[in-house]
Amino acid sequence: MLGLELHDIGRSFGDRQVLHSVDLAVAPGEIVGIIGGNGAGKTTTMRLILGLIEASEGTITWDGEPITARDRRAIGYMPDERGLYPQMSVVEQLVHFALLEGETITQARRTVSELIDTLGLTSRERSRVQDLSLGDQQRVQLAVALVGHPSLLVLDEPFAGLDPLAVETLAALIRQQAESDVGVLFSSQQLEFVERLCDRVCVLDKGRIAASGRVTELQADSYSRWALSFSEDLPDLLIAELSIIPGLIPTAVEDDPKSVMITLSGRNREIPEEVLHVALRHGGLRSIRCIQRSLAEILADRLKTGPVRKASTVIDTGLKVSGAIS
Ligand SMILES: Nc1ncnc2c1ncn2[C@@H]1O[C@H](COP(=O)(O)OP(=O)(O)OP(=O)(O)O)[C@@H](O)[C@H]1O
Repeated sequence: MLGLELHDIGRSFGDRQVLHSVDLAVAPGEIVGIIGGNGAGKTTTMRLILGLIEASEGTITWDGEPITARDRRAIGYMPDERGLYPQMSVVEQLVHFALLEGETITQARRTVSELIDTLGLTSRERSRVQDLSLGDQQRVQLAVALVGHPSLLVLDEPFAGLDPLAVETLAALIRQQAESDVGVLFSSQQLEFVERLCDRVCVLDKGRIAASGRVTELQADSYSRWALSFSEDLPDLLIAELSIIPGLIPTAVEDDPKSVMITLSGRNREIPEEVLHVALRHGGLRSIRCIQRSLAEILADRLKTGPVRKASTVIDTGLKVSGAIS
């Protein structure tokens, strides 16, 4: 289960350090997302993995041994600047890349025909790439990354610019690859893709890992929140009455004077009976909802804490936090 591992990677351009102590791992069949804003270091990390540039510090290993050029041949790469030949047809393009991978023409044609089928490009196989929609171009780009039968896919912003339907198709293709034991590392500026698709996530902020961990761990909020809505604006007295119940914090809801938020420490906590008694005595209770926060909200909250620290520390749910995202 080792796959790819980056240990304590640093990279400088001139006297400017753009990556600091980056640790990252992608096991076979695992989907890992790198999330970060512009200039966070996502592409640089991928280019290091591909061996297009060298690390200034640290090591990259493949199944526990320093990565070699031969190992890197098992990596399929979708660069952010893409790099398809716009005038070539889909088939010609893919056959060309399969031949570059060392396949014979017969093998190349078979590989390409399978890929076209898997990626749903059959109706466009004779079209020139420049005539395809962005979503179909992205599929061709993924096909190029898959042509060498990789055991690891490295995809730089694969969802950028795609409409929701194309996003769904690409997400399904990525899942399909992971199910057949291909490791997938992809970058994104949008946490929602990462949250939906990944097993693990690595948040890069100005070249440092701000947070990393299993998505389920990161999502495991350490609080439970309930919103109680009433038919009338709530008097301060009700919040005062709720606040004397031990183990919870009631707060007014901004822009909604008819609701109160109850925060309980500990996840998956049931709303205490005393709260229901107070609410029913008050009268006019319309609804009780458990509020699930998005990963973006949870991360933003947890990472607000303090200055960037060099070494990672582990806090309650196993989430590794080493700094703040801006
Ligand atoms: N060849 C280079 N020479 C000098 N600086 C570079 C080089 N490549 C990247 N950088 C710098 O390294 C930093 C990280 O860049 P990188 O492209 O890895 O970020 P990114 O997270 O992929 O951002 P984006 O989402 O904008 O592509 C940036 O400040 C960038 O200007």
